[in-house]
Amino acid sequence: MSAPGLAGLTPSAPTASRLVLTGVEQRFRAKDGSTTHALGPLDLDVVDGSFLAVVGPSGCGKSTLLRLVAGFAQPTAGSVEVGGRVVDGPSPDRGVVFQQPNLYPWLSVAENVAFGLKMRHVPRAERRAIVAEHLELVGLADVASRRPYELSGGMQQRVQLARVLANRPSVVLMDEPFAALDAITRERLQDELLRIWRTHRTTVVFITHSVDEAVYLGTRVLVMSPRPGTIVADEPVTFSTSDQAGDAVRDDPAFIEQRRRISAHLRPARNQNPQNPQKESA
Ligand SMILES: Nc1ncnc2c1ncn2[C@@H]1O[C@H](COP(=O)(O)OP(=O)(O)OP(=O)(O)O)[C@@H](O)[C@H]1O
Repeated sequence: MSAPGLAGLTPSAPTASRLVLTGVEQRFRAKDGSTTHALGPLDLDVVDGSFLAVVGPSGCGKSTLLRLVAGFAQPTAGSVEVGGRVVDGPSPDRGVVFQQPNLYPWLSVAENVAFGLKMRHVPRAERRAIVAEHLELVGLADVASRRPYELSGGMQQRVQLARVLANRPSVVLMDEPFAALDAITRERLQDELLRIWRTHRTTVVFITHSVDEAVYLGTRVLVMSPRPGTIVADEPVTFSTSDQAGDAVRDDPAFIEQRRRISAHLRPARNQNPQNPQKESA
């Protein structure tokens, strides 16, 4: 079931963005003393340059997993390492793209993209060059001086992506980034992300509810079980590393078959009786 992230690449030594989770578990304790076992135990090894797409039923711990890699929280058990270092807090080296763009409304598009660079005291001239490069990258050079509220949802999401990429992170963590967008905008942004990833090959961890999106974008798809989330399937995917995109991929019988197979792993969860949810551990 387990497979390397990219065909033929078996991780061995820590590299800049190799992501290693060992025995990771997350439990949340409520005020009344009850505990929610949200995640794990989970082991994962992701090689540099992977596009790891994670799917799973609602509440299975996908965002929890992402938050642990981001360093927003510490696991109850186990360890999370990026580039051979234990994650013990957030870092611009692990950029997070959320479902909602959370841009600063009082800043222009360019100032939003420059924000992290300014915080890190990147000199003004360098900052300007990096911002221009990244606005160009996401196709927003012509709206640099606008405010976020003047942009569409898809454009705002591109600004968020540019802001994260401008920090040149070794890992980009994306939590259902396109879920709030209409179908056409979503497909357009998938293709833009694919184009950027194909050029830069930054390691991406991408949470989604869409199997189609996971198979379209990923070099590896993880399927998680219902809570506590563990890995029930782990498949390499090759469509995003081909030079094809759009309908040429989605109409490919191999794509349709892989999408079907991965969806089948989710089916027992889909068929679960909602009147009988998993019991909380005491
Ligand atoms: N801070 C917290 N305190 C208590 N419980 C939490 C906390 N964060 C998450 N949980 C619980 O942990 C479980 C996993 O949540 P998580 O948000 O990671 O799931 P998910 O797979 O991302 O869900 P969805 O697909 O619906 O966004 C859920 O039962 C959730 O209620």
